[in-house]
Order: sequence, then structure tokens, then C-alpha cells
Amino acid sequence: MAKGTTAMEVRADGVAVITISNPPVNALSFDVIASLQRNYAEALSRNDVKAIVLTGAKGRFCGGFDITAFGKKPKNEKPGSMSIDFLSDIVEDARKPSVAAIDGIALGGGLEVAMVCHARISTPSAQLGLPELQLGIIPGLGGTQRLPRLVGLQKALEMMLTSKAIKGREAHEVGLVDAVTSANELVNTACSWALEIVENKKPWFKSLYRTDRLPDLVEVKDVLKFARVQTKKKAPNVQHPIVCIDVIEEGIVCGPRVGLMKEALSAKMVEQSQTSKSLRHFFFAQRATSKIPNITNIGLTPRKIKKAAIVGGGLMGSGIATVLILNNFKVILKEINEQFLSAGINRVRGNLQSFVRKGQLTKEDCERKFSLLSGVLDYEQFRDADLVVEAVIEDILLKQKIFSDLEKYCHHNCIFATNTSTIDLNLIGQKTGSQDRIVGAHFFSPAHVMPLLEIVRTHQTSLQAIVDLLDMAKKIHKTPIVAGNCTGFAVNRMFFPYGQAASFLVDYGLDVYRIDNVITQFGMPMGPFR
Ligand SMILES: C[C@H](O)CC(=O)SCCNC(=O)CCNC(=O)[C@H](O)C(C)(C)COP(=O)(O)OP(=O)(O)OC[C@H]1O[C@@H](n2cnc3c(N)ncnc32)[C@H](O)[C@@H]1OP(=O)(O)O
Repeated sequence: MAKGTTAMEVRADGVAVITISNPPVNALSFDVIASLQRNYAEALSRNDVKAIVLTGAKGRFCGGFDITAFGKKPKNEKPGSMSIDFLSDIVEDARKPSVAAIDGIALGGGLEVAMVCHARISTPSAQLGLPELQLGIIPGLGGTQRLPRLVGLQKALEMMLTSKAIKGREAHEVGLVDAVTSANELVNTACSWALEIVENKKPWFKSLYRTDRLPDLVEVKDVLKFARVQTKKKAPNVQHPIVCIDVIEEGIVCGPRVGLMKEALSAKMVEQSQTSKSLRHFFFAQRATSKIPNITNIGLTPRKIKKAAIVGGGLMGSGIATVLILNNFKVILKEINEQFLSAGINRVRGNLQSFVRKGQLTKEDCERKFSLLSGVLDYEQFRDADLVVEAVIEDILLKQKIFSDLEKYCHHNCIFATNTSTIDLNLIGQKTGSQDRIVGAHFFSPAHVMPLLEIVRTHQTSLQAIVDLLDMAKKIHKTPIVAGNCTGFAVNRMFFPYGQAASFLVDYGLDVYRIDNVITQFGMPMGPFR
């Protein structure tokens, strides 16, 4: 069965609208690419077609090359056959203009195809980026050449080296898209734009040959030198970011066609590396953590969490409150007295302000999110909470008392989660008759930053509670791992022996600085003694 396709509809005004359809993210599978090539051949040969608009089905332009297809490309495929022979020589050099109509996502190969088009229209919320480096590869469909020519070298490097996408509005500001419009108007606007190109009312840009955003060669060398130094510092053990910078340089110094060929050859080389194989495995492994046999595949639907309550406003509690309000959950934070409560609330405010300082949150959004939080000193307002996360100190008796109190106030479907990192959940729930809704929600400090969420289940935890927490994890952008109620759960079960092994080495007389040094050289961000 074909893995995705494209469909072409020729409108009365002479615009052929080609729609990529390969759910869930409209990835460029071999079938999609073959279908796209057929559609283009037809559109370019038909006399009733004046221009082409390329878009994606169901509000998603394209999530890039099909990651499952790496390593499955035909062995004798000519380097650059898609990037040069099709995209550059047929689409970009065509005598009919193409306009990309982008909603949802234009990532990796998706954005690269859009950059081949002669103009791009997007929605304000669309995400555009070249995240290939996080898969251990480099952009392979012309992205290393066209992005710097559209947005300038600095911005292009930032986007590629961080793998971070930008939203439609910013894409417009930096020159990646030509106009921003609503999802409803998107295709019509793109069609009008394409016809205006035909009528010479709008410019007919070929991104590959633009030079107006590129700095002079002296500055290029300086910028790339700095980027190499920073990259080696940040990721000393991987090659592909440096390869990416080399390819960008080749295109600017020797011309974009030479750059495209170097990109095609280098992309093929890095794709075969162990780093890329590992990072691609990691991409799917990360998603597999929320697919738990006999839990997520038995038809349970996650219940909606409208209001969450946190018990304890210390470092962990305030971090958890922060991540929840950041993701638009209504939260109440309970402390034992006014002083601790205001300290907890101030910590949440401080966390939000740090996002404002880094430009990741506007002041208005900060205030709006902060208004989702209220502080309390008793359990009265817990009555309509759908989830409670207990985040007090690791004291079994205290936790037991809290959960038996919670039982008296909360409705019987409310999930009782504990942020404990080590205590047996059966003990924590021992004084309640609610063992089925006791579950671990172990965040890592700082909870509003670290991406992992350990969900701990006992033999009695209901499957529904786990499905609910997995869904919440997705909503708050955490990677969940479901662990059993065993010593150390999953993370500390690995982390404690790691620290112990380091301590043994010290007992044997090794220098702590040397141990830390070896560990950081191995690639860990810091050693066990820092
Ligand atoms: C030649 C080119 O230069 C090379 C490339 O294009 S490489 C690919 C570059 N593209 C990317 O790196 C994008 C990767 N995808 C993502 O970042 C995210 O999936 C996304 C932002 C598109 C969507 O996120 P979200 O809505 O949270 O859904 P998410 O759960 O991640 O993905 C949905 C499904 O699509 C799959 N998927 C996402 N992107 C895919 C891709 N490019 N290829 C194949 N499958 C993909 C996921 O594995 C997942 O499958 P599952 O449901 O079986 O687990």
C-alpha cells in the first residue's frame, strides 16, 4: 500500500493546487515524492495551468522527509537527484511559479520544499524550521543553501544549529515567508499571490540565487569561525554540525550549485553515521514511551484535567505549578502558612519572569499565566480539583497524613499523585482507601525546565490514572516514562549506582576532577562531583 500521496486540483483561475497527504505529519515518503513529481510534470505541461500552489492536508504543510525511510533509499540513487534534478531544475527553474501555503508545520524537507517555491504564505502559528541536526543529519534538500539566502547567515545558523522552529509571524519578520494570513484565507491568498507573480505584479524570486541577505566574504568567514568554536564547545563529540557549517560555507564561497552538490554528498555521509542512527532511534524511542502495551492500546480515553492542586510550594512544588500554568492549567498551590505560601508564589512568579527575560514569554502572557495560579492554606478549594500533586519533603508520615486528608476533600475521581523520588507508593497510600488512584508524578528539578516526567505505578494504580497522566505529560511537553514502584523507580535506580561507582573510584584513589573530566569528555554535561 502506498505510504501517502499528493493530490492535484486545477482551479478555474488556472492555479493547480497540489496537496501533500500522508498522515499524521504529511512526511515526504518515497510515495509522496513520486506523486509530487508526477503532479509537477502534469502541471507544468498543461496549458490551462498558469501557476502552482503547494500545501498540506489537514492543516499541516509537511513534517519533512519520512524518518522511517532513512537507510532505505535505493543504493544506486544519484546524489542530488531530488534536491538538484527535481527541486532546483524542475520546480525552482520552471516557467510557472510555485507558492507554498503553509499551516501547522514546515519542518526539515518540508521547509526545504517550501523554500524552493517562489513565495511562501503562512499562518501566524505555523512552525517553520530545519531540525535535521537533532537527528544527526544535515538538511539535504537545499536547506543549507536557501535558508541563509532568505533570512541571512546569522539567523540561518541559529535555526539550523539549535534545530528550533520559528512561528509564522517571526518567519515573516526575518524574510522566510512573504505574507501571513489566517488558515481560512491561506490557499486563496497563495493562489492570488501566484497569479500576481505570473502577471509580474509580485517578484519572481528564486531563493537559491539570492545574495542580498548574505554578508561579505570576510564577515562570512568570521561568523562561521565563531559558529565552529561555539559548536565544538557545545557538542565536542559529534561531527555533523561542523559538516553542516562546512556545507553552508561551500555554497557561499563557491556558489549555490556547488553547495547543493556538497550538501547532497555530505547528507548521505552523515546519514550513515552511528550518531545519526542513534539519534533517529532516540526520536522514535522518545515517542514510544507513551505507548504502553495493555494500557494505552485498550481504548481508554484520557479524562480532562481542568484544575490541578499542588501541595507544597517549595522548589519542586513551585516548579510543577509553573509548568502547569505555563501550559494553561488552572492551579491552586497549598502551603502551611502565609510565609511559605508567599515564598512559593514568588518562586512561581520568578520562574515565569525568567522566561520573559529570555524572550520566551511576553509580559502580557506572563501576567495571564500567573493569573491561573491561586494560593491556599487549607483543602477547601481542592473539592473540584481533578489532579493533586503532593510535593512536600520526603517524610512518609507527613505524606500519609496528606493523602488521608485529601481523601476527605477531593472528589472520588481526583488523581492523587506524589512527586516522591524514592518512597514506596504503597506506603504513601497506606492510610487511604484510594490505592487505585495513587500514582507517582516524579518531576526533575527545575520542574519547569527539565523534560522528563517519571510516572510511577503500583500494582493497584488504575490504568485510567496512568492514561490521564500520560496525556497531561504530552500537554505540558514532558517526555513521560512509566516505571514500576520499585527501589529508585527508573531514574534513581540508574543514577544511584552511577554516583556510587564514582565514589568507589575515589576510594581507590582517583582524583575527583579527573573523574569529572573524563565524564564530560564522554559527553555528559557535567561530572558526578560537580
Ligand atoms: C532531507 C531532509 O533534510 C531531512 C528531513 O526532513 S528529516 C525530518 C525533519 N523533520 C523533523 O525532524 C520533524 C520531526 N517531527 C517532529 O518534530 C514532530 O513529530 C512534529 C512537530 C512534526 C509533530 O509533533 P506532535 O504533533 O507532537 O506529534 P508526534 O507525536 O511527535 O508525531 C506524530 C507521529 O508522526 C511521526 N512523525 C513525525 N515526524 C515524522 C517524520 N518526519 N517522518 C516520519 N514520521 C514522523 C512520529 O513518529 C509520530 O508517530 P507515532 O504516532 O507512530 O508515534
